Amino acid sequence: MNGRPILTAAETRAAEAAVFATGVTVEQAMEAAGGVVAEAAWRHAGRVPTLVLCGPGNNGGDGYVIARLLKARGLKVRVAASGEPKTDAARAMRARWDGPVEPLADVAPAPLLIDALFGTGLARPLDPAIAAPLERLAKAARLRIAVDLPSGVGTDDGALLGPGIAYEMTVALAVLKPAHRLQPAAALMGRLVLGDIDIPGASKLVEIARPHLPAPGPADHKYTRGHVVVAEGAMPGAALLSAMAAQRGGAGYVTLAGRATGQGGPAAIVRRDAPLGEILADDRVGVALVGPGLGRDAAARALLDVALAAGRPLVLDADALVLLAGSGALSGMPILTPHEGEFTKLFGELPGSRIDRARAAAERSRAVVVLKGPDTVVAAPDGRAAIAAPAPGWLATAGTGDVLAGLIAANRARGLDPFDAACAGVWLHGYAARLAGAGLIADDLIAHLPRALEACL
Ligand SMILES: NC(=O)C1=CN([C@@H]2O[C@H](COP(=O)(O)OP(=O)(O)OC[C@H]3O[C@@H](n4cnc5c(N)ncnc54)[C@H](O)[C@@H]3O)[C@@H](O)[C@H]2O)[C@@H](O)CC1
Ligand SMILES: [K+]
Repeated sequence: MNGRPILTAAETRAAEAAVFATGVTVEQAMEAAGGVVAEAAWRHAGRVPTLVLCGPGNNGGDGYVIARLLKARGLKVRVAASGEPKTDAARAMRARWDGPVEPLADVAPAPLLIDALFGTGLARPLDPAIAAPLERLAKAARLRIAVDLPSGVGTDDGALLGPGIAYEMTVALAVLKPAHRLQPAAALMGRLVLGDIDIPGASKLVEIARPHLPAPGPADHKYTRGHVVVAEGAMPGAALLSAMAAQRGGAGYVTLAGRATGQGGPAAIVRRDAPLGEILADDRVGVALVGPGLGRDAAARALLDVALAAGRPLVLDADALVLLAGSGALSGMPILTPHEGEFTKLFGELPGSRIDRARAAAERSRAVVVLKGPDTVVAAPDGRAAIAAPAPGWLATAGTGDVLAGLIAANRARGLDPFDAACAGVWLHGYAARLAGAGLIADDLIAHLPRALEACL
C-alpha cells in the first residue's frame, strides 16, 4: 500500500517487540527516541530555557534522555515529573539525568515546554493533578513540543483525554499513530515530525499519499482516459459541479444524463436526455456517479435503481446514500462517499473510532467507504484503510463534496481500483484546496485541479 504506515498502540508495541527480539534493547530504542526529539527541539527552538515534563512510563523515559541531551548542548534545562519512573528503561534514564527532578504540581514554567508525560500508553483520562499543571505550564510557555503524542489524547481514536493543549510541534516516534491524523487530536499536533528510530512498521492503515497519475500516452483516447456519466437530478448545479470536477480531474469524456433538468457549464460536457439505462448500457462507460443533487423522490429512486442494475462501476454520494439506507451488501464494490450525517443514516451508530466505523461499514456494504470530514477516512471491505492528511478548513463550504465525488469518479473511470481511486480523489481534493487558498468556493477547487494533477505526474 502507498503512504506512510499508521500503527495503533498495540501494533506499535508489537513492532517494537519484534525489534527487541533481534537483540536491540529498550534503552537503545529510548536513547534513539530521545535523540531525535532533542535534535528536532534544538532545530525548532534553538537555545531556549527548557522544562521537560516526565511521566511514569517510557514516554517519560524519553523525556529524561531529551533533558540530558539538550543540557549537553548548553541549554538551561529543568525536569519535572509526575512521579517515579515505573519501567526499567525509564528508571535507567532517570539515573543518567544528573540534575534535580522537581514535583510537577508546583514547578515554575519555562519558555520551551517539552511534554513527555504520556505517549501510546495512556489508558484513561488525565487526572486533574496532572492535567492542571500541564495546562498551566503550557499556557506560560512560548513553545510547546509533544514527545510522540500530546499527553491526553487517545492513541487509537484521537479522542481528547486531557486539556486539549495546542503544540507547535509533535515528534511522532518510529511511526504515525491514528491520533496524529484523527480529530480532535490531530488539530493539536502543530508541525508533525516523524522521528525515525529504526523500528519498521507495516500496516493495513496508511496516510493517504500523493498518487501517481501518469499523463495520457500516445495510445490513449477519450474512452481509455475514462467516460464518467453523472446522473442529473432535482438540483442540477450539484451534478454539474461533479461533472466539471471529473472533467478537470482527468476524465476523457463526461456525460450528464438523467432528468435533463440542467443547463450551462462547459460545452465539452455532453448532455443527453436518453434514458439513463440506455446510456449506461454502453460498455465504454467507465463509471456512473449518482447522488449529487439527485433528490429523494420517486424519480430519484428510479435513477438510482437503474444505476445499481447497470453493472457499471459506481460512485454513490449525497442523496443516493440516503436512499440506500437499510440496504445490505452491494454488488460490484461501489464507492460510497458519506459525511457523518449520511454515514449514520446509512449504517446507524457504529462503535469505535472513525477508522473502525469506516471499516465495519465497508465490510457490511462490500463497498469502499469514504467517510468524509476534517479527517477523511477511506476503507475497503478487505480491511485496507487510509486517513487523509489535514486539508484546509476552507473546504467546509457548499459543493466541495460534489467536487470530491466527481474527482473520485474520474479516477475510477481511468481504471484505478475503487480504494485507490477514492484515495487519489481525496488527495487531489485536499491539494487543490491548498492551492485555492483562503476563502475558496467549490468552483475554485475545480479551477485548481489541473495544477493538482500536474503534481501527480
Ligand atoms: N515506539 C517506539 O518504538 C518507542 C517508544 N518509546 C516511548 O514509549 C512510549 C510508550 O511507553 P509506555 O508504554 O510506557 O506508555 P506511556 O509512557 O505513554 O505511559 C504508560 C504509563 O502511564 C500510566 N498511565 C496510563 N494512563 C494514565 C493516566 N491517565 N494517568 C496516570 N497514569 C497513567 C501507565 O500505568 C504506565 O505506567 C511511546 O509513546 C514513546 O514515547 C521509546 O521510549 C522507545 C521506542
Ligand atoms: K507526550
